[in-house]
This record gives sequence, C-alpha cells and structure tokens, in this order.
Amino acid sequence: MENSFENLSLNLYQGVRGLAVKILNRVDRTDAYLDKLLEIEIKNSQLSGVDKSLLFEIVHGVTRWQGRIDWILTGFYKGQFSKAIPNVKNALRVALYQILFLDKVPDYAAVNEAVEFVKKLQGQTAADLTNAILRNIIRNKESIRYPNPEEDLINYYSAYFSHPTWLVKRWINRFGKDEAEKLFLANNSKPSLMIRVNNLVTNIDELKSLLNKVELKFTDGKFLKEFLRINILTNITDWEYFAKGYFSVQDESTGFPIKLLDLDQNQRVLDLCAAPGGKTAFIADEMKNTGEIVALDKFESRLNVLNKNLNRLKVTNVKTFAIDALDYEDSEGFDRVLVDAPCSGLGTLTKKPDLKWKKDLGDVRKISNIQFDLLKKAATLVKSGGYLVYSTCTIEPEENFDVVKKFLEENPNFELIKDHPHINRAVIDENGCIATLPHIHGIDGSFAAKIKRII
Ligand SMILES: C[S@@+](CC[C@H](N)C(=O)[O-])C[C@H]1O[C@@H](n2cnc3c(N)ncnc32)[C@H](O)[C@@H]1O
Repeated sequence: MENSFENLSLNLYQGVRGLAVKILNRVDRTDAYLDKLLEIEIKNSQLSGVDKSLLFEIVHGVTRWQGRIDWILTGFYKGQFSKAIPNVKNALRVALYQILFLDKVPDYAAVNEAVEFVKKLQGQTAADLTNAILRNIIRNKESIRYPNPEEDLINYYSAYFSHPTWLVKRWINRFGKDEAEKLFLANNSKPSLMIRVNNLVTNIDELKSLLNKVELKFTDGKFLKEFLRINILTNITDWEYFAKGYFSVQDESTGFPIKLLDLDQNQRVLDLCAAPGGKTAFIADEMKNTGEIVALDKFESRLNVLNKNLNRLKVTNVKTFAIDALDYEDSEGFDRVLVDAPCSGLGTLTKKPDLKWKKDLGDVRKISNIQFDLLKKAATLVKSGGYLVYSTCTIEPEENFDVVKKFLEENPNFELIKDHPHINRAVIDENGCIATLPHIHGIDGSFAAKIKRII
C-alpha cells in the first residue's frame, strides 16, 4: 500500500517543476526547513546536474521572492490567493518566478508546464484558472502596481522587497529607510560561495593554483586570509579536492569567532554547540591538530555529520559527545570555550530565505533565553584567565549584545575584550564586538564577542 502511494506521488510530482511544488507545499505546511527538504528530494531523484541546479534555483528563488510573487498573484487571483489549494498556489508561484526572474525560461513554457501540472493534479477547471491568471499577468507585466510608498511604506517594502512586515518595521526603525532598503536588497541577492582552506592538508597557495588549473575563478576573502570567494555558483563539493579535505565550504563570517578565541597549540578547547563542525574544524586547523577539542551537540544525527566532516578534513584532535550542553560536566576546565549558539539565523537570508517567513519576533525572544543559559553554562567551564567566545549568525540585538550585556552584568568576574588588533576594524562595532551585516560587509550577518574570565 505504502509503495503504491509513493509511486503515485512520484508520478504526480515529476520533473523539476513538480518537485519544486512538492517541496514548497511541504515548506508551507510543516516546520521543515527548505534546504533539508531539497537535500532529500535531490538525493531521491534521478535529476541531471543541470536540473538539480534549476530545482535549487527555483525553490530558493520562489522563497526569496515569495512576498512579491504573492502580492502579484493576490491581485490577479479571483478569490483569496492565500486560501488557494496548495498545488495550485505553488504551481502559480513557480511559474511566476520563472516569468519574472528567469530569462532562460520562455514565458509560454513556464505557463504550459504549470497548466499541465495543475490539470494532472487538480483537473481542467483549476488548470484553466491557472492559465488565465498567468496569461493576464504576462500581459500586464510592465504595469504591476505595489502599495503606494507615500501612503503605506511598510506594506510597499514588504511586497516589493519581499520581507515580512515585522522585519520591515523592525529594520526601518533600527537602520532608517535607506539603509534598510540596502539590507533587503542584499538579503534578496543570490548567495556567494565561499571556501576556507584547510591548512591541515594543504595551504592557500596550493589551493589557489589548483583552482586556477580547473579555471574556477575566485577572489580573496575581504577580511580573513583563509577564505576565498568562488565567483560562480558551482557544485564545488563534486570537485575531487573537496573529498580530499583541501577546503570546506563556509562563509567568511564564520571565521571571526575562531580568530577571537586566540588559539594556540596544545590548548584544551570546548566547542559547546558544535555540529555540523564548520568552526570545530577551523579550531583544529588553528591548533595544528594538537591539544584537545571537546565538541558537544544535543543531536546525535548532527554529530554524525560533524564526524564525517572532520574525517574528510583530517582533523584528529576532537572528542565528540551527544549531550545537552546544559548537562555537560567537566572538572579540569578549558582554556577556551566557544558558544556558537542556536539562533534565528536572520543574518543568513541569502542562503536560507525560508527563515524570514518561518521566524517571528516571538522566536527571537524565546531563543535569546536559551542563548543566555548556554553562555552562563559555558562560563562555568572556562579556566581563570581563559577566553569565552559567544557567537551567532543573526543580526538581532536581543540574540547578540543584549545576551552578552546581561551576562556581564550578572558575572563581574568576566570582562569583555574590546581590543582586536588582528581584526579588520570594519567589522568591529561600537561595543567592541564583531558584527557583520550583509549589505555593508558583503558576507553573512553575524556576531561574536570575546569575554575573559578574570578570576
Ligand atoms: C549555530 S549551530 C552550530 C554551528 C556549528 N558551530 C558550526 O560552525 O558548524 C547550533 C548547534 O547547537 C546545537 N544545540 C542547540 N541546543 C543545544 C544544547 N542545549 N546543547 C548542545 N547543543 C545544542 C544544535 O543542534 C546546532 O547544531
């Protein structure tokens, strides 16, 4: 029975557009994240490399521009678009994304695909409706009207720049109109691919010459010498040197917390929230595989991914434990402790556009309590004279400096280190912490604070 169900669903959601609708239906209906769903579908599908890239582009693009796409569809849909049948709703979104944003797909092809798909799943009437709406939009493409910014700036920004109203309000209040606009645009740009050289296996010069040999164009990272920006979006993990552990794929912003740790060989380091191990591997690299790193994560499955990554990168100085960090005990103490806390991820919207629709202010507030508890716990595990680094990949103050400030107020035996002589001043904020913003620094939004245990 189950098998025939699966076959049925395989047949119904065929090809790139069918799979795109299937994934987007799930994003809407469950709390699963886009990338996880995409990864599962790609693994189970027989798509060619080109089609995999197109599927990635379509589901990311629809999600990135969903605010604008839905605004337009709401105007042309007879009835309430928000209440449309999921298959119809997402087939319309997929087609409209291609019509508005993808030059390589002719409009008529996008319409025909959507109409055929809807006909197969929902019947002729729904297909006729799909056809009529899309053709009507194509005819009026040049004269689409958005809310009037003079009268309703929030809804204008929300529709035009495709961000939820709560974030629009928040970021206009914080940054002002012009800067907020730049942030929306940066969030809506396609992500760039950055890699970190793994000095345990190679060095930056060798990696650059290998990239040149396969004609993969790159530029140096803006802030940290270990990072390179690959100028085209390519599936670089298929390259033989990825499997050989020459580099890992990670944004330059992830390097700052490691630099703040001020690592040396033979130290004892705790990585409290470690999976999937991007930062653990960089710590091991800075320590030249000496000393000891203890890496914790609450989820065994995520630690399995970490272990796989560390093996590939030839990291040998890490012990892992699947445990809630709040329950972890250790009598010896650590020279360095990293709390790379779970967060709303709102600094990473170029890569994870679904987060802007999935998270709200309640989530930001809720997670800040967890972050504070993790930082307090970490403080009990660092040796006197040692450093504690607190980091996130969000730009929201409640999850960043507010957590650190409250911690420092309650713990006078710790002090914030504000002087970072080896770090580019462009990423240091008014409090002496690292704070990156996508529209200013051209990398993911992130935060890191260096705290010293005095006694
Ligand atoms: C931001 S991610 C860490 C990313 C990682 N440091 C890296 O650079 O690849 C946060 C991690 O914290 C883990 N986590 C959340 N709550 C935790 C807890 N109470 N104890 C331990 N790990 C936790 C999550 O499973 C997640 O893997």
